[in-house]
Amino acid sequence: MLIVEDEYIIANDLSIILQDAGYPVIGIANSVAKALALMAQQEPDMVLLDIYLKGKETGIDLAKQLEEINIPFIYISANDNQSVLEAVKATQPSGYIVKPFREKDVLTALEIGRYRHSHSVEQKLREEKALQIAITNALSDTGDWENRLLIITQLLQQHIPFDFLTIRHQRLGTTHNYNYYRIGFEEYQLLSLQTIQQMTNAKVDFQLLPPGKLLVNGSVRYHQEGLGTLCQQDPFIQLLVKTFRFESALMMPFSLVNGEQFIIGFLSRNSESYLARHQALLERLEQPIVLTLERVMAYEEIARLSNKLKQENSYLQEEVKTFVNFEEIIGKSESLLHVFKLVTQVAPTDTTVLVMGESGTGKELIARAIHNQSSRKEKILVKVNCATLPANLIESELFGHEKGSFTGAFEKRIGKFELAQGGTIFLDEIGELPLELQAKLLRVLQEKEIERIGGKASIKTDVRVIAATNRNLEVEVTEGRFRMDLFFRLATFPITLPPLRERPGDIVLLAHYFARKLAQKQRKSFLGFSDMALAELTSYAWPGNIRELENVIEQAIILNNGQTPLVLGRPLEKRLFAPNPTLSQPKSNWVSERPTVSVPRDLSEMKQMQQATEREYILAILNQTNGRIRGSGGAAELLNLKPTTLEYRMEKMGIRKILTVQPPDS
Ligand SMILES: Nc1ncnc2c1ncn2[C@@H]1O[C@H](COP(=O)(O)OP(=O)(O)OP(=O)(O)O)[C@@H](O)[C@H]1O
Repeated sequence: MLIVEDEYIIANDLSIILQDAGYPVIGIANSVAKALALMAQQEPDMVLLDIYLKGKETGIDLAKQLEEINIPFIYISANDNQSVLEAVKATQPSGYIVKPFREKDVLTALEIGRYRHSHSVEQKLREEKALQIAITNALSDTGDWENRLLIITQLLQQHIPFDFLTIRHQRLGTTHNYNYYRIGFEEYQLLSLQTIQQMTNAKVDFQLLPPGKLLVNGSVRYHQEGLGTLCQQDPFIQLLVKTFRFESALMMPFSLVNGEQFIIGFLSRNSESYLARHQALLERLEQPIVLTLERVMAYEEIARLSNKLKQENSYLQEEVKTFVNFEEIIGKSESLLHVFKLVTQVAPTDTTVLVMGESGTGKELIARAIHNQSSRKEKILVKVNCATLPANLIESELFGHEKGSFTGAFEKRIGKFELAQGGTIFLDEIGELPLELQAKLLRVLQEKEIERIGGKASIKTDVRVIAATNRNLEVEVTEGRFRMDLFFRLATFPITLPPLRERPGDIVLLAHYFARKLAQKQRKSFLGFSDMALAELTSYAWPGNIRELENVIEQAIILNNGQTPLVLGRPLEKRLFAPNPTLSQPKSNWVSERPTVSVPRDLSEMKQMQQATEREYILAILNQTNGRIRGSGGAAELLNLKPTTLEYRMEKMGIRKILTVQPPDS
């Protein structure tokens, strides 16, 4: 027992009464200061307390401190002034003994006080345990964080007073912020950062800083100057304090082993809201809360990773052909070698690259070569085709969405930018991106941050961007279909792929490369091209470029029996330039009486031209089969026609034999 009483005789009487009854007395203090000094040496189980003492401080001042550290006390006083009694009541004493007292009065008050205190301690422990269970349950819930934290806000209000609760979750450089403004007894308004910005008329973007030095080691209470210091350190808290006129705060960090941190801030308009017992309660809750958060975050991380893996897997199934080296990019023309040089220069940097060129010129191949020669090659290369996605889905495809962010968003989905984290994103057909999304993409490129649709916070990205287009983006810009700022941003390093017709030397190389590759795939031998086929290949304009060439060769391989040189499976329809004179003309013993037509001027001429190429084609096949029409390996079989039909067509086209070689079946 500690006796705090400035009248020595009374104090001595009390001491004797207590000791006789078996209560050890640790000391007698005649002022608050002395009482605190004695308590620093030995903590009493209970304090008997007079109201007016030596010095300025009263028993009521000491009572407030005792209440904070949870030491029960009983007043002993003759003072019956109403306002003093009110103040006494507010300190929640365990009893009150009126002077002058009898021994019996003291002992009875002590008995009752001790009982009440131990009972209230037990009650408090029970309540605290229930609070802890309710908080950990709410945290483990599967709902979104706003709702989970709202439940926690309601639970905490019963134990720690506040007018505003702000929770900051810091993770991998991004910060999520949840703000609950108390508007009724059990009513809270969830305020987004934007709403706070509007409410406060904040001109500049306020920052959500990581906790200052003050918060590194556990909870801190702030009143008056302390609150001022906190405000200097933390512009967001400062904004709240100024706007809502808060006078005190209690902040507590919950630090997880993985480096994540949740900081909870209680703010109150009352200047003395936060007592040591509030702080102590938070500290006791720290361990169970941190353990629960670690478990919950680990589960969320696993769910996120498995979702990412699932998306990556299905993506990789579509996109198995990632590995591209220059050896697989065929061509020796000057213009292609220049492209290789540019690729080698830009690949090791993180620069955004814009690959331009007609359709089928190999833009994707070049994008892959850049990725594979960069330091990101071990990471994923994600392709997005901006032309094949419906406009309303591109945003979600690129940036992802939160569950319920729009009709049909049943599940949270990460976007391709997030999927490409650490790697490269290839934005094919960028010219098709709707204007509205061009602005969003520009922001992402500039700020290196994305925001999921319906998401509350931005996510830092580390993604290299390679874009490709077969449109002339400069024309698109002048005609208002493409943003100039985005164009300049993308075209930091432009690479233009030459069309195939501008590098005729590569046609033969590519044709052989594809023929060998495709013949091997179909387990056929490849005996080279017929002269006619080569002439056709090199004199054609290839509007579909390498993709078209690959298709033409594939058809030819399918039709070829593996025992004769390759002829083309179908006539090449449009000749935009004259046959290559360096290649020898087909040696023919079959001739056509009609001249071939090269460029159509109208529909009838087009028809004529088609007939002409068909005729050439039949001639080529006939030369290849040495004039044989019927039987296995004959021209009719190669052309997939009945021999009689072929003969009829030949007659109509004026194809006739001029040499004496007699084909066996004709
Ligand atoms: N130099 C090359 N060597 C070998 N194969 C090539 C070369 N260039 C392109 N290809 C092949 O040609 C096809 C078309 O190439 P790719 O898809 O890269 O063209 P693209 O310019 O991206 O076309 P689009 O604009 O239509 O998307 C692919 O099968 C690719 O492997």
